[in-house]
Amino acid sequence: MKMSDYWTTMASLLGMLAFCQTILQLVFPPELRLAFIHLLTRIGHVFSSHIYFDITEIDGVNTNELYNAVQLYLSSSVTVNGAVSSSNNTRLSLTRVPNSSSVTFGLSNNDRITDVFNGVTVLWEHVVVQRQVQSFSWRPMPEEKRGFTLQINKRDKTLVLDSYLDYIVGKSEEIRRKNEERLLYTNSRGVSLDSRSHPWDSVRFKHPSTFETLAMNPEKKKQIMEDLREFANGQGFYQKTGRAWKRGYLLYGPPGTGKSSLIAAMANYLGYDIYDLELTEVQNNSELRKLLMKTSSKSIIVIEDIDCSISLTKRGKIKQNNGCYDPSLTNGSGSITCMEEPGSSVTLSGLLNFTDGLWSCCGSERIFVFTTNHIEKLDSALLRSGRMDMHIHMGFCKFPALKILLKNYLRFEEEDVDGVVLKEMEECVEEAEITPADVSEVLIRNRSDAEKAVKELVCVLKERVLKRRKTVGLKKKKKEEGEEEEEEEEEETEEEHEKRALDSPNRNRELLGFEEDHFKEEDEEEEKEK
Ligand SMILES: Nc1ncnc2c1ncn2[C@@H]1O[C@H](COP(=O)(O)OP(=O)(O)OP(=O)(O)O)[C@@H](O)[C@H]1O
Ligand SMILES: [Mg+2]
Repeated sequence: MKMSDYWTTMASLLGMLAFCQTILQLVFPPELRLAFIHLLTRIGHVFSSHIYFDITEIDGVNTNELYNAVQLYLSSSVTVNGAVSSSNNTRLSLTRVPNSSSVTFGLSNNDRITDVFNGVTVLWEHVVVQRQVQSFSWRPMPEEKRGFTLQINKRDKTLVLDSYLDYIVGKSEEIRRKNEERLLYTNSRGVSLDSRSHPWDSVRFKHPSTFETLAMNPEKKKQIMEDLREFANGQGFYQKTGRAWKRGYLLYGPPGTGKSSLIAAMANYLGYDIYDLELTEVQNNSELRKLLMKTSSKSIIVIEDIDCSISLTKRGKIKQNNGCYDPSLTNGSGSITCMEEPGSSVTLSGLLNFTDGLWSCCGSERIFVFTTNHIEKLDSALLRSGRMDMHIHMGFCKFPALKILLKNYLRFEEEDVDGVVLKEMEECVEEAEITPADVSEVLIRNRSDAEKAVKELVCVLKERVLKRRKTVGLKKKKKEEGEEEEEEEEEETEEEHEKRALDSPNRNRELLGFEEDHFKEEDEEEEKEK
């Protein structure tokens, strides 16, 4: 057919359509016109190779969960940028819901978007029509009738019904968790703990720390992230192996090395709420148990500075008359490893029951995180394998972590820093034994002048190295002179050896590098100060 003939035919067809429409408008009332259009559409569907699914916003009188799921799924930025390719002229509306941490996209009225799932292309249309005025209704209905129409090829029907819709529901839940602001709960003394009241106070939790901004060994970071992801996706595994769906992490290291930042990053990564348990505010073990019962699943229960919270640190014979004997506190050889002081409000056994006992399984998908600056002070009952699944050492800043901080604060990539300066930093950062918090402080102070920030950082690192060398030299000298302090130090070291022997079976610590040297030196310094 010639091009001119084609255009002539098209023009006459359009003319006919316009004529029919005018006749329809003149002759038939609107209701009849709508019915006629529906009929035409249905006839079209019979001969079409496609199949259509309508997902309306309101199903009868109930809200259709699937509509919300589809809306959320299609609105995620990931979907818009990746899996879903919108046609060029698709108009997206942007929304930011109160309390939400991100902007969401939405399909404008009667616009379309395509999605690809397992190699199958589907078409989504957002259909919005005015609702006809109702004379009476028990429940006020929205003025607009909204819904999504899913158009798929007839041959892909099984795939879509079997897995695509489930996939959308799962994905939308993930997006919802990510977008929603998380909550930070804390407990306070004297709050009523009856069955109806909530003993936790909550505030909105908006901590900016993420695994991306966290300065730590990238390998270690990857391991932690994988462990968390496996945990969150591990419902089947935990059920199959008969284990409670919970996991424990012990974070230890000097102040300012990012323990709290890591907890925030964990919560942001998984989209979990945080329960910051203040143990000193809990009056007894039964109150502790009640607090646990009032936590929700998908949450991280944190006890910071566990060594300072309750008397967990003393070893020796248990006082039979103080009523806190617990067989679980015996070590492998049967001897008692913990003594709890009379009058202490929450006991070690109470805490162990909290994390490990039958009560710990009410609710699921929960992570326990304990932090301490002094792992050597903790009782072995808390450290033994299986109790805290992963022991994570947050140590002084090393070169890979330093590079992350330079990127965070100065937007510096490795190639932006002068090669010689970078080498200087690499050489002295470990010996300087500087915490990420101290590095951050220098960088924040000079953040308006990146060059100056780097120069000052190098100066600080060098100063610290000199200071440390001096201290180590002094120590050596004193050792050679055989002072009294040496004996005390040796005693301490023996105790640490004993501790290490107890700790050695833990595989995770080996995996993550159980670097106690810092603590040893810290303690030696403390001892000297005394
Ligand atoms: N590993 C890190 N990565 C990024 N920032 C860090 C890191 N460690 C510390 N910081 C910075 O230092 C500040 C203090 O860190 P954080 O509170 O996480 O340390 P901490 O180990 O919990 O200390 P403490 O033992 O005193 O509770 C944080 O606000 C953060 O800006
Ligand atoms: Mg902290």
